[in-house]
Amino acid sequence: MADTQTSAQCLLEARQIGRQISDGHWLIRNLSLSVYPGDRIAISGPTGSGKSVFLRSLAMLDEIQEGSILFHDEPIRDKQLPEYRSRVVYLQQRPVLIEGTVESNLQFAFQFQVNQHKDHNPDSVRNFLESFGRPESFLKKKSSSLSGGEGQIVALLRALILSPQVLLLDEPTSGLDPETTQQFESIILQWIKSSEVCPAFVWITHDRSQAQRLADKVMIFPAGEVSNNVNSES
Ligand SMILES: Nc1ncnc2c1ncn2[C@@H]1O[C@H](COP(=O)(O)OP(=O)(O)OP(=O)(O)O)[C@@H](O)[C@H]1O
Repeated sequence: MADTQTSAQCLLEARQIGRQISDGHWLIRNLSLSVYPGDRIAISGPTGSGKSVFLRSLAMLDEIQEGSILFHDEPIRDKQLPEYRSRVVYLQQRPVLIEGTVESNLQFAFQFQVNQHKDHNPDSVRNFLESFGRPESFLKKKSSSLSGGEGQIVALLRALILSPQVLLLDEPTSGLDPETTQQFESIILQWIKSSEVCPAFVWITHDRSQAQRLADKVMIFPAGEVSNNVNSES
């Protein structure tokens, strides 16, 4: 870890976590990760080594049987889960969109009590759409008419307009063409640079060049060792 981070408060921490299934087999065990403001962390490793299980555990989507997950140094209680999930947002490989327009998808999360105090900022949506090379009329498109790549970008925008502190990304660009992948990456980097909350991401990728481009740290499975990305530009 960089020295500057010793004074910054850890946003999200997995401490020696383990997930066990009913036959007693451990899918992951003794894995730890500290996510600090501004961190860009890539997770890579062989197929079946537990990367998604780990990320889903961080998102509190799967129960863990050992260790703990801390947010701002505190364990997360059940009743805090909605708030946690609005601040630590998980994006899966295939987007899940509701019926209706792109705009209604973007506004969807604001109907939940936990997000009602957040501002739906049309300027930030316009800026993100610009990076994605789409006019404002794109907001009126039906979600059912979107391509897979467009759908994934809409899912990303829907996450970002909630101003999360941590984005958990499970191979989000694996089904996208190179151009859409590049747009997706630029939107995330723009968000990291411009967000007032100094956010961080944890991104599972099989693509080494993507990890080198985007991440300042890399966590390698199955052991879960974390090291600085020597190729990182910042
Ligand atoms: N709920 C579950 N019950 C039983 N086994 C599971 C469960 N979830 C995942 N597994 C198994 O745990 C192992 C790790 O799965 P996981 O999806 O985390 O791997 P991964 O490293 O993300 O792989 P890939 O790179 O192919 O996506 C796999 O063998 C998978 O079949």
